[in-house]
Amino acid sequence: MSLALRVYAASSSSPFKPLDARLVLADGSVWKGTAFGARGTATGEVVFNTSLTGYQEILTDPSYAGQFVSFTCPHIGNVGTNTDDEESTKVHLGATIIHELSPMVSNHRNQKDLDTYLKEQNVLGIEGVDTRAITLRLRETGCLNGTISTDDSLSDDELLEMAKSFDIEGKDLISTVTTAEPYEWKDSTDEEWEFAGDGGAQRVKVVAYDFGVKRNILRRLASYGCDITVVPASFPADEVIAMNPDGVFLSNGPGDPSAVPYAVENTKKLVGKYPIFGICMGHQVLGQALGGSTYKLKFGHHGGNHPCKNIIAEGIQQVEITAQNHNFAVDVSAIGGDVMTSHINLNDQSCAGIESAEKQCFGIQYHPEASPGPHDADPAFKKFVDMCRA
Ligand SMILES: NC(=O)CC[C@H](N)C(=O)O
Repeated sequence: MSLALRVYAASSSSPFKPLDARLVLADGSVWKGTAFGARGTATGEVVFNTSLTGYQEILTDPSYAGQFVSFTCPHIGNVGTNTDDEESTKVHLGATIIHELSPMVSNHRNQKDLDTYLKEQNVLGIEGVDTRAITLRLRETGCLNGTISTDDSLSDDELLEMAKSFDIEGKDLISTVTTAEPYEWKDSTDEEWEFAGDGGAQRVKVVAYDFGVKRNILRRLASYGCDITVVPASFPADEVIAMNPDGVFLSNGPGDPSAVPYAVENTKKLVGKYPIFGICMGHQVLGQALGGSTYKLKFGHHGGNHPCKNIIAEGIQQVEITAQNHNFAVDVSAIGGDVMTSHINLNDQSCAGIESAEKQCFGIQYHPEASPGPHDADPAFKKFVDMCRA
């Protein structure tokens, strides 16, 4: 048996990729790698995501605006990209950090390789860096800001200064990603998603606040029977009331939930009047509207395997394996009345869900729409639609 030799094309001078990009973290560490996607310089908050699938859904999730995602999955780009897997109109994260960009794309759904896709979206990528070491560092230090650059004229110190002067806290980022005008949403998920057996024959009218909404959330709501009007993040509550909906949905979204008081004020006016369901940023806005506050976690939760336990379900102690993407959490200590913590994240015991039976509202810190991730939490959509029907 002969050993297959790896032969490099005679004309391409070297099999080794140039170290033409740098990531400088705010702790002063410098990570050299190879550029892909766009060229230039960008600064953001670096988070690690442990999902093994779904990089394109992650890239296009508006909740990542202002952040760089470092993928712990060591091999990214193997299935290319396609328009069906976009969770919004564009790539929202600031830059992509990976260990290895797949040298080939092999998937029947591929339309464009990741390198070309990110170039067209003007988003930087760096590959060839030790993403395991970055993850271990972030777990030690907590989230760090970073600057990625392909510009040789900028020194490491200059890039470090840029990283240090960046701050995601206290900034309203939902206003940068929300829709400019209200619109109707009709699309449902494909047949393979209809495992829940509720085709949504009895329709309900839902107003969905767009804080940076992912498409699969709207699709799942539509599949369960919602006729949805998506409205901008600052849409006045009085106008929602004038629309006379059966329920109000509060979406996911980027940045600091304590920096969007207008969303909290609008939600306060709607709580108790309509069933309300919040996901991630929507859960954090609802938590504040009910009297709670939010705080920043050390390095957040970003991945597809976070166990959350339902602590109020009767009988069995139900655990859902969930998709997550958040850096902030709700502090429930100041919330009164009948509002209960419904779920906790079993990795760190943080609040993963709240619920008020009296006010007919609930919020979850994780993503029942998956995209990417497991479907365990999908019944949350049905729970909301049942509340709207009642
Ligand atoms: N996915 C989300 O909605 C994220 C919420 C918020 N931006 C956070 O980081 O906690």
